[in-house]
This record gives sequence, structure tokens and C-alpha cells, in this order.
Amino acid sequence: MGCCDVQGLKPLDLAMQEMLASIDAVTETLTLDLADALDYILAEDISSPMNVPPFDNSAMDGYAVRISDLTQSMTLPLAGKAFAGQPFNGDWPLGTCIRIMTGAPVPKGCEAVIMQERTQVNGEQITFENIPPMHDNIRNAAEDIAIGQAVLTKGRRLTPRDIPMLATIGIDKVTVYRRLKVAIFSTGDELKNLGQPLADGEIYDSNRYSINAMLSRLNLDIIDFGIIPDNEVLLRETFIKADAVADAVITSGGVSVGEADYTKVLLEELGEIGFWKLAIKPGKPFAFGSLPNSKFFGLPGNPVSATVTFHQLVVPALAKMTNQVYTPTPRFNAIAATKMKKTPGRMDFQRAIYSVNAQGQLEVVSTGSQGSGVFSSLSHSNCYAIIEQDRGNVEIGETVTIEPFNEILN
Ligand SMILES: Nc1nc2c(c(=O)[nH]1)N[C@H]1C(S)=C(S)[C@@H](COP(=O)(O)OP(=O)(O)OC[C@H]3O[C@@H](n4cnc5c(N)ncnc54)[C@H](O)[C@@H]3O)O[C@H]1N2
Ligand code: MOO
Repeated sequence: MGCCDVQGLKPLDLAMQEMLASIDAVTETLTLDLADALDYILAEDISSPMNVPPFDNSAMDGYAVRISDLTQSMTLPLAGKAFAGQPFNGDWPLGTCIRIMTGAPVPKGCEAVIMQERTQVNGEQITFENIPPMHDNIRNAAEDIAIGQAVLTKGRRLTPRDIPMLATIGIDKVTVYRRLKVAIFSTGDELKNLGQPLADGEIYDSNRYSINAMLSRLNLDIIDFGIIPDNEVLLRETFIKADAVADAVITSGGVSVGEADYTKVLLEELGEIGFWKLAIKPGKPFAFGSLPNSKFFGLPGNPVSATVTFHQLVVPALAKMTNQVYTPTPRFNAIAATKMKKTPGRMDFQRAIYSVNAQGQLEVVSTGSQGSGVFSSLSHSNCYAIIEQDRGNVEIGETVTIEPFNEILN
């Protein structure tokens, strides 16, 4: 078949390629006031309708001068004032200077602005310490952005840096893609909601908290169906309801091979399996597929596996669904300062802590137990140590790839 390794596990890069290729992005757009557009995905290219700054203006509070006047005399009488928003529009006689404030348009003929700290003021007579270079302290029209220049492109997620950029060029409405609707539920008879006492064999549902928290970092609508017990009829009903209202359905649990693991069976019955079983650790039984109206992401029940697979696979998939031009999180080489146990066969996303050592090098230590149920290992970490599929144990001093956590986990 050529798609999988000997254990029938699909390598992560192949799974990512297949998953992203099968995802269609939403096409519906809406027009929003700029102030409401944070975190939406831009559905248009934006070029500037104006120059920024729109006019030559002063970078300092001081005095507008002509250089030729200063070569005659270092003391010039004052001939007027220019404020930001109140330009000097009068006649500017030769041999005089104009008082000017930061941001005020420079008067016609001005060759430099001298900051007031470099002057002595004696009534209306201003004495300058030295002759400045041409154009000193003048901010040129269009030096930031020229009219017609490309500013932001389609597919950009609007950040707190982009909103003021668009305000600067006078854009008050933007066309963006609509928010995704994402349905989530946890499966498992053993799961209880917070606030309820635990009977023997029961645990709290923490996966919906991690999925909800990570989804909250993205700009989308969450429809939470709660905990669904391991009951095929109830699960089928919930799959159908979730698919009817959402663009993406995300579940946790029930994807393994146990007797109560119905997720894969229902996905096969109601839709189509894209893949199931990846060569990654944690997260081997991650399932991806299509339902009639939505894409389906089945996260493994183990809490670390659910978080890691959501972070590594579902976040890029949701980005594609919203038309976002997605930039992968940067990875770096670091020196292992502890041993890391690893069996060849799957790509490990071990939980680790990176820091800069006394020699200025990146170094990484393991957070200890790497069990998929040991959530404290993730809670204490600040990065993944990503150990290649075919590699074995990592010894102290070896180089290992790290991925510091991005804004989804921080
Ligand atoms: N015979 C095999 N058994 C298992 C395999 C396997 O290949 N063969 N894979 C293991 C791996 S790897 C994982 S990961 C898990 C995945 O199992 P499921 O997705 O079916 O999840 P569950 O069995 O429902 O639960 C696993 C574990 O996680 C706890 N859990 C489930 N949901 C939640 C939740 N919402 N919040 C907190 N904890 C949760 C659950 O109680 C179990 O302890 O399968 C292995 N087994
Ligand atoms: O691969 Mo499972 O996700 O280790 O726990």
C-alpha cells in the first residue's frame, strides 16, 4: 500500500497532507466595522487609499528653519506657529523661523526642524546651537505607506497590530470570512461533570475543558453537547445533531479498540473515515473523517493525547477551514540536558521544558513521566521535544527538536 509503516500507522506528515487536501474552506463572508474585526480572517486584499503620513510633518517640538538662513545668522526671529492639526499657512519671511510641534505639517520651504533642547529662547529671538543636516527631523509624506501600496492580504487573521494599521489608512469596514461553528462532546460512562461527586471508577471530564480553552483562543462559535455515555443510540443521535449544526465536530474518547469504543463505527456508518491511527505518540488512535455536513475529528480519550492531537492536527485543519494563511509554529534545535526514553516507530511529542543555558544555548529537559494520562507533565512543560519516528532513546548532549508552545497553549 505504501501509505503506512509496518504497524499500519500513518506518518504524521502524510496524514496532515491528506487531511488538509480534503478540507474545503468556508466561502461565506460578512462586512464588519473595523472595531469588531479582531481575529477574523480577511476575505479581501487591502491596499492603502492614502499616503501615510499624508503630509511632511515635524518629528520634534522645536523650530522649522531654512538651512540658508542659518548660514547667515544663528539667531532667527520667530514668524509664526504650527501645531498638529493647525498648520502655519501665513507668509514665511526669509531670515525667520517658525515654532513647530510634533506632528504639525512643516511650512512650505522648511528644510529642517531643530528640537527645542538645542536652542536658547530670548523672547521672540531664537538662537540655535548648530546647523542641522538637510531634512533633519522631518517625516516625509508616504514614508510609511504610499497610496496604492499593499497593506494586508486575504487569509490574514486580523491581529491587534493589524486593526490600528487599517485605522491609520482610514479603513472603517472590512470583509471577512464568517466564524466557524464547532461542536464538541466527550464520550465515556466514567465521565462526570465538575461539581458532581465521583462514584467508584468515575473521573472528571477534563478534555472538554482543554478543548474549550484551546478553541477559545480561536475566533469561532462553540456548541458544547456535554458528556455522552458509551451508548451507541445516544452517540448516533448526538453525531447527527452535531453534524447538522456545525462545520466541525470534535469528540474525545472512544476511538480505540475497546468494546465501548463506538466513535469509529459511527463515523463509518454516518460518514467516511479519512484516516485513523497515526504514527505519533501520544495520539495514535486520532480519527479524521467527513460527516454529511461537517468534518470530524476524533481525539483519543487520554487527556494528554487529546490536547496534543488537537494542537498539532485540529488547529491547522480549522485554520484551513477558515481560509487562514497558517504559519506553522517555529521549531528549534536544543541540547538534551536529560535523557529521553523513546521507542522507534512513532514520532513522539514529549513534554519538556526549554531554557537558555549559561553558554547561551537552548537546552531542554524532560518533565518526567510521559504517560498519556499524566496531565501534570503537560501542565509543567513549556514545549514539545519532538523526537523523530525512527529514532530511539535521546542521550544527554544529543540535539533534539523543540517546539515552544504557541498562543493556543499559553
Ligand atoms: N488494546 C489497545 N488498547 C488501547 C490502545 C490500543 O492501541 N490497543 N491505544 C491506547 C491509546 S494510545 C489511547 S490514546 C487510548 C485511546 O482510547 P479512547 O480514545 O478509546 O479513549 P477511552 O478509552 O474512552 O479513554 C482513554 C482514557 O482516557 C480517559 N478519558 C476519556 N475521556 C476523558 C475526558 N473527557 N476527560 C478525562 N479523561 C478522559 C479514560 O477514562 C481512559 O482512562 O486507548 C489506549 N488503549
Ligand atoms: O497514543 Mo495514546 O495517545 O499514547 O495515549
